Amino acid sequence: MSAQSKQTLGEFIIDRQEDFKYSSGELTRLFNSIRLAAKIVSHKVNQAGLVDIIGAFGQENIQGEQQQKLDVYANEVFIQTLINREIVCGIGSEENDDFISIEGKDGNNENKYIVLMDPLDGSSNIDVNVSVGTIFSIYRRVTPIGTPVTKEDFLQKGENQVAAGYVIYGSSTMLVYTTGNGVNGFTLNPAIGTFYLSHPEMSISEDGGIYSVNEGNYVHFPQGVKDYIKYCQAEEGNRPYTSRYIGSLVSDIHRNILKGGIYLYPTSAKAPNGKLRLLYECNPIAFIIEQAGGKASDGFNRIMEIEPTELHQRVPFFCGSKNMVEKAEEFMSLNK
Ligand SMILES: O=P(O)(O)OC[C@H]1O[C@](O)(COP(=O)(O)O)[C@@H](O)[C@@H]1O
Ligand SMILES: [Mg+2]
Ligand SMILES: [Mg+2]
Repeated sequence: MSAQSKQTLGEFIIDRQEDFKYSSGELTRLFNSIRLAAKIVSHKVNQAGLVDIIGAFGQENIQGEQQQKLDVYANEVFIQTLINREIVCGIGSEENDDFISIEGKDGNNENKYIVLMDPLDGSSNIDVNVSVGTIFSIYRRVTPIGTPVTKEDFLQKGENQVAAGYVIYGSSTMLVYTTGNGVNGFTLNPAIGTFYLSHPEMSISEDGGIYSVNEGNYVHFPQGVKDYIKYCQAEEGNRPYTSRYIGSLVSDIHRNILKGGIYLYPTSAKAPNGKLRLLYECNPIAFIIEQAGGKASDGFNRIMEIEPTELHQRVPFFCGSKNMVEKAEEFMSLNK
């Protein structure tokens, strides 16, 4: 099927206006802004090595991580694209210490959506030409429209998300999102700057053959995780599973959706709450995984029911094929 005959993202959004029925065009315009920012970042990523975008930026973010130049660049592109289009009333980003409240030109902001984002996911892979991504999560504000946003608007449970998605900058650039009516994936044709519907109605199999975890941390893992990894490696039934770990959350999740598998980032002695951030990594990915028919938890509780307390809080993350996550949870509860 030639690209021309595939539906473009713009056409798909228009056709699926029922997905945006409460938004009077705001959500459509918000998606158009995210689409634009993704194309700009994709263009820069593809030039990594040719332009000055490789390496550390020389400053740490609030999480004590060395910011990469591409982290800062992607953060700027997404924030400026959203602010310039006056399309949101607040932004929360991995690269900003605190949430950003956006005042409209007259001091008021009549917009009702806030965006939480991980502008560049998989930062450790930027310099080695391995696929990286962007993750976003959209909520309707809970405080009155027209007033400055407060942290209440950001600290909402994942199940309140209006939409969520990721962009993967890999062999091709894709945008995958959900608004609660299934998951669809679009591939960018960089020659004409258009996203085409390449992966309609994405779903993850209930059982898979891939497990994704940084086994370098094995000795620090809780007993339940150690036992589950041993289970994955046992010669029994359709096991041992294959071990695949890219070290970019978006890329590991995308592969596991397409092939079936489980991704784990548990607690460890080094990371007592895990590494991944609830608001702009785990919640949006959990929304997509659940909409694709999979499961996402912290080993015990559904990720999207966790009540957030901080913008950059971390949680353990178990997500992927439903039966595989349930098996891992079984081992966790045996070693509670
Ligand atoms: O190197 P580790 O400890 O396995 O961590 C890898 C994980 O950390 C991350 O890079 C964290 O995300 P950021 O790059 O956005 O900080 C995930 O993409 C990835 O899954
Ligand atoms: Mg990340
Ligand atoms: Mg990041």
